Amino acid sequence: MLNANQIALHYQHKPVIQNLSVSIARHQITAIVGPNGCGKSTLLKLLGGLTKPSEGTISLEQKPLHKWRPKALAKKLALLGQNPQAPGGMLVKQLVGHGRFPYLGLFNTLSQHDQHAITWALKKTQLEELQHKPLEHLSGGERQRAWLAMALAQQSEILLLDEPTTYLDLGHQFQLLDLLKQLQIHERKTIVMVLHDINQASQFSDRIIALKKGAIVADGTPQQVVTKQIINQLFNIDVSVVPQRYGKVIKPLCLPLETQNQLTSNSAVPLRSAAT
Ligand SMILES: Nc1ncnc2c1ncn2[C@@H]1O[C@H](COP(=O)(O)OP(=O)(O)OP(=O)(O)O)[C@@H](O)[C@H]1O
Repeated sequence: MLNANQIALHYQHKPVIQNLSVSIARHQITAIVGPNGCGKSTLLKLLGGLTKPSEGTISLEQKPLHKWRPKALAKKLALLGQNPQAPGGMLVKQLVGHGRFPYLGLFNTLSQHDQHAITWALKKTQLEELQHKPLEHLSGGERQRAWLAMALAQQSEILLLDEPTTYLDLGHQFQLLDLLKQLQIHERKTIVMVLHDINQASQFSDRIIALKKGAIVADGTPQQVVTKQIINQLFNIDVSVVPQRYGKVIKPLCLPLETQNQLTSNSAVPLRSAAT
């Protein structure tokens, strides 16, 4: 449904995305992983129509992104970037209300349907009690959830999320990823997210796209991508990959092995002796 065909992007003559083709399948969760600076956020912005490729085309339902009217595109696709900013004094509920902009008419008044969508998004992100607080009075994790609520209120079929678990504690990270899984299953959402945590990508996504230096080095199921060789190629570290069962499915998890420093360190003391 969302296709990039041989796209490239240069910043000041430096290639950031190179000859990349990808097709995002409907109703799947796709994770984009790779080392810092490899082009993950850039690819997400390209897929969301926020940045135009220097070469190639990106189309949604066979229509090039630049030919979509902004409001029509926003009904199809919501993009939540890294570190989004809002004007000072904005309340949580107001921010979430901004997710309804593609649906507003001439007088910009929220309909009952818009209000329902806002209430639903606040509930899904467990922000009902914080809805009347200014954003700057929230913790980093609460603010992150408020931005996600705004994207959810947009009620688009596709959600493009850049590192949605940043600032969240472990419990909230898993709640959010679980919420995305529920949205995929029950609301038939298509989700593409940039994640740094390979194990979360493996556990929660159907497909992983691994990027390095602006090009795809692996693209497939977690079993196909989370391998010793590919993780080493991406991050230059040795890992052990262990299968972990989640209900009926088995997902690969990777554990970093000892580093050269740990292997050669004389000061390494077994934890048991250190405690005595
Ligand atoms: N607006 C810009 N102007 C110039 N260079 C840019 C711009 N945006 C990104 N870059 C460069 O493009 C490259 C890819 O950046 P991008 O943010 O896509 O990487 P990333 O894989 O998301 O990184 P990270 O994991 O650190 O968030 C980096 O080298 C970055 O410095």
